[in-house]
Amino acid sequence: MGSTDKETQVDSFFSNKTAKIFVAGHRGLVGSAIVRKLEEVGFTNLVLKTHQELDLTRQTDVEAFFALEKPHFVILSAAKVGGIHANNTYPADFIGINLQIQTNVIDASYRNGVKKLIFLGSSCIYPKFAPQPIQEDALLTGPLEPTNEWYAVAKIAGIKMCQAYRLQYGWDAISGMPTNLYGPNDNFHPQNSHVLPALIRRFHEAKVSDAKEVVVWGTGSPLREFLHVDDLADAVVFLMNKYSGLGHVNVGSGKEVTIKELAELVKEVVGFQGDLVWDSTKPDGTPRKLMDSSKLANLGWAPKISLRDGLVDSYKWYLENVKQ
Ligand SMILES: NC(=O)C1=CN([C@@H]2O[C@H](COP(=O)(O)OP(=O)(O)OC[C@H]3O[C@@H](n4cnc5c(N)ncnc54)[C@H](OP(=O)(O)O)[C@@H]3O)[C@@H](O)[C@H]2O)C=CC1
Ligand SMILES: C[C@H]1O[C@H](OP(=O)(O)OP(=O)(O)OC[C@H]2O[C@@H](n3cnc4c(=O)[nH]c(N)nc43)[C@H](O)[C@@H]2O)[C@@H](O)[C@@H](O)C1=O
Repeated sequence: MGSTDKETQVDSFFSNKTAKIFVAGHRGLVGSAIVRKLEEVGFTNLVLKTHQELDLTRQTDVEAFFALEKPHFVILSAAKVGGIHANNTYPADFIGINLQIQTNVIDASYRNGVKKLIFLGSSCIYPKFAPQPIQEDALLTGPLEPTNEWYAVAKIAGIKMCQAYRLQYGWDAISGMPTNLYGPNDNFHPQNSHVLPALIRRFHEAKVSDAKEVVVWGTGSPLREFLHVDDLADAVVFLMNKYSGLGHVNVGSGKEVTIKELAELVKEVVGFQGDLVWDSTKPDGTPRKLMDSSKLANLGWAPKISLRDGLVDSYKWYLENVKQ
């Protein structure tokens, strides 16, 4: 093994709280949680650009931004993101936009002297029928889940690009693979969001309109692992400080529920009294994707927020920020 493929622990990230950090996608679910976390631990020099101010798909604009700002660290949480329906409906956007954003940001970061970058992928990078819980080395061992293969291929390319730059240039680019996330600043779109925010909205709207039933997609049997985004942000900052290695790192809660159990829990938290109806014309997606996050646990990190507490927090955020 050469020096570039060793997994080492470093502590340089926390040593200078005035270091300039570019958080790409800072208004999204993940980016906003990372900004909260960085501010909480005392970082004072964050560079933040809205999509309108800097379109990360535009290579020349990204290069000009990095040449001007010269950030020390980059947290790449900008991406084209959506749930099962959006992934299945807009395959060109999910592969094209994500390849463009990540290629531009990773390459410009390296060329402009960024000390360290973290790229965020997703648990959907793994084969549809990967052995459970899914270890990092299951990557590229089998066919992907068709509903999100375009997004997954882009994310796999992002991991490989970080690895290639580490191998060729000795550059410190790492990758974290979060499981399904939720929390403040989530996307509550009725069709294009992920299941948890979609159900919060649907159950809430059914409650206020006194509807008799709520339609939930698929069969209810798929299993999913959920992590509150504040836990994810904590893990990202932890990895920036503690981890430097070639291999990507799973970031999960280690707890899974069926979609039926999730729907019952959302129903209870929202306080909807009616029935659930299953729309089996909608895709289930991957039957199960529980990640093995022991690599991260062995580095010393653990999640703190339970699904019930996180759900209560998300519903509160929805009531205060989204509902009309
Ligand atoms: N949500 C989840 O369950 C999971 C998310 N992840 C990963 O976490 C990361 C962040 O996801 P999440 O926070 O949920 O996504 P969001 O959609 O909430 O946020 C994405 C952010 O990226 C910005 N963005 C998108 N396109 C561009 C662009 N062309 N130029 C500049 N900014 C852009 C968006 O700005 P705007 O809205 O203005 O377009 C937004 O601020 C992604 O890499 C995703 O793959 C991984 C696993 C699960
Ligand atoms: C994070 C991850 O997110 C996506 O994968 P997914 O885990 O399948 O995400 P999902 O949250 O959209 O669905 C989870 C399950 O829930 C069911 N389901 C029920 N009712 C609704 C519903 O109303 N909306 C949605 N979206 N799903 C519903 C749905 O049928 C499925 O069985 C990837 O595309 C990929 O982008 C990715 O990385």
